[in-house]
Amino acid sequence: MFADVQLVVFCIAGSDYADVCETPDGKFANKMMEGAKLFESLVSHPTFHGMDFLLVLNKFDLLDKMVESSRLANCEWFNDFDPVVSRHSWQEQSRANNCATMGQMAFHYIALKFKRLFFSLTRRKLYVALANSLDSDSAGAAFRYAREILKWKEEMPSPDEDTLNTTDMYSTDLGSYSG
Ligand SMILES: Nc1nc2c(ncn2[C@@H]2O[C@H](COP(=O)(O)OP(=O)(O)OP(=O)(O)O)[C@@H](O)[C@H]2O)c(=O)[nH]1
Repeated sequence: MFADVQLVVFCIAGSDYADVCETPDGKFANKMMEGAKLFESLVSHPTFHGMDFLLVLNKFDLLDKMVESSRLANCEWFNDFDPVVSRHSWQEQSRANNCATMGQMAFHYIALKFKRLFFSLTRRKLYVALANSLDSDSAGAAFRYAREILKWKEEMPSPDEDTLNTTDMYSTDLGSYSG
């Protein structure tokens, strides 16, 4: 049924780090952690063995706003997120100086967490894009990135494409594929 699948797109909301959901056994748990568990079970499932994955971190607009008031480190999985920030308004200052905003740093950090998890399970590279689905340009950019991945795979089947180097680990550059 999934034999012809070339790329699995897994979508998770960046804002989930500060949200809870009900688990099947009626308890409440952090939504990002539950999402990560689901991701892990899909990636580890024999059906998806050897397949490429693209993680789309959606609701980036919410993440970007929320990390100012609700610490990313409040989510257990992200408890070592500790960027050095100025006491002055970080977002305004960053945007004015063309630096990464707290939300962008949070995105890179979350992307790296998922990349490490994926690599530990598969020894392969995870592709990551961010999206704000309410903005069609941003959502379109994530899907253009998916098409690019498929094209690269067709054009450049490399014998060592399954290996992960440092550049791959950090290949979440916002400018290259997200709107
Ligand atoms: N701000 C913002 N809202 C979004 C985004 N994507 C979806 N939404 C809104 O989120 C709400 C829930 O939509 P979905 O994410 O499709 O639904 P869901 O996954 O069942 O619900 P959640 O668990 O709340 O995410 C809707 O009101 C959407 O319009 C986004 O990127 N940014």
